[in-house]
Amino acid sequence: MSDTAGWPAPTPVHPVEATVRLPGSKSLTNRYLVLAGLADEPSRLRHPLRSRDTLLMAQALRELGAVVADDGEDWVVTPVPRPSGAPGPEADEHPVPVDCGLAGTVMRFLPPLVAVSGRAAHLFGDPRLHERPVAPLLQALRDLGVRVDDTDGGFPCTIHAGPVPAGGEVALDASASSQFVSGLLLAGARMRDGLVVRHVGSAVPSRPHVAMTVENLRDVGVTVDDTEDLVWRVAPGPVGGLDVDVEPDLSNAGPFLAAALVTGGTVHVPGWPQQTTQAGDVLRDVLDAMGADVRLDPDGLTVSGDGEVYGIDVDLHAAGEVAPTLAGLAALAVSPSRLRGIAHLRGHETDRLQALADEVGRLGGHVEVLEDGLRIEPRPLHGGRWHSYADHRMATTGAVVGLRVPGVVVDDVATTSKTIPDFVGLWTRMLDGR
Ligand SMILES: O=C(O)C1=C[C@@H](OP(=O)(O)O)[C@@H](O)[C@H](O)C1
Ligand SMILES: C=C(OP(=O)(O)O)C(=O)O
Repeated sequence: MSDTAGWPAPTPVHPVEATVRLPGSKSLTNRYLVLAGLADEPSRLRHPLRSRDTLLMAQALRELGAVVADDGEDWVVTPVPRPSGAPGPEADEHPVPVDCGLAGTVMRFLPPLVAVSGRAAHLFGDPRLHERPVAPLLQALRDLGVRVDDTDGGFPCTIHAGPVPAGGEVALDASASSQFVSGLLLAGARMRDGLVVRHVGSAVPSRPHVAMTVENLRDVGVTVDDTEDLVWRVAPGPVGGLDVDVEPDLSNAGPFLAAALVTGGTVHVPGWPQQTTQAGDVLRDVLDAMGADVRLDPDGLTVSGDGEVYGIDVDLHAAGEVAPTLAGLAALAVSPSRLRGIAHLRGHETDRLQALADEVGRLGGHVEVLEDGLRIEPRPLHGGRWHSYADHRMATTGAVVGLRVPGVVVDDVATTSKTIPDFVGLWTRMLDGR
């Protein structure tokens, strides 16, 4: 099937009964890569996610002088060489090019890493990346003494070579993205005085992702004090190497688990962690509220449905990643839904609120965009073209809707390569019961 023809989302006639082995977490893989790049010794990442976002992060580390070797199973990382003294003017002459694609993690984690590497880098990405918010992070780096040239407050930008920032305290507004905080914290231990990051502004979204950053820093021996709300204190000190198994990506489990509800079947995801900082773990509660039977056992998560999906009223400020899947599911429900706390999704891979309203609307559904989220009123849907907007989660949401609605054609399913390259293979095998 050519790209212009699109991908006809399958509408199964039987309930799904499948075990789905999901690839590793994007958020964990990219944090581990950054920490491995900053470490004092080599690291090994087992079961890393190999997708566009993580391959770009690996390539960015290489541009900065690290070695990221793929031995076919694991990634073995030799860190970015530490700067020896203040760089001379020649260090600024050839900034290394860093393609960030459409990856928020690369866009927001790399500038602080570059700043402590003593090197110069030119960071750029897809046209849409240049619209995604990053100004508060770049300003925080300037406040720490880093020279940054940006484009109207955003990307493309150049981080100039200079002495490693001394650190201290920096205040910024992270209400547009938790990744501003995570990016600064990840590099904080490399600053002479460590780093205190203080959030000022309305609420920080995706707080589990900040907790993940703190936990991963502690994993490599960095001391982080997060006892004061909205203030994170990273102590200066060594960064240990990693030998870690990357958990499966729980947010990417969403569409597959949704298939159990929509078709009245059962989907089992092996390796679902018993405890995790991944935001996608919220799916256990939300899918339960939408009518699923949800069981977490030592060997994984099992979700079953009876084909009837109930609407929900839920605040997803902490886990906006799962909102597109849930919006797709809500469009197939027997009662209306309200998804709250997700205004920041306007700055994601696309304006997800508008995109969901437009695509469900195109199939005859009704999704109202509100200031902080969506109101979804289920209506009978018909087939049609589903636009992906270069957004992996929009593409997979089209697949969820197609489970119930014949004739849904996802225009660019290949865009799932951002975080789940074999989405079509996994989806097809799930529907085949393999
Ligand atoms: O740090 C991370 O790994 C992420 C944080 C969140 O970003 P925002 O806080 O910008 O929503 C999340 O949506 C994104 O998919 C991954
Ligand atoms: C918002 C997302 O990604 P990013 O890391 O590019 O911000 C996402 O994966 O839903």
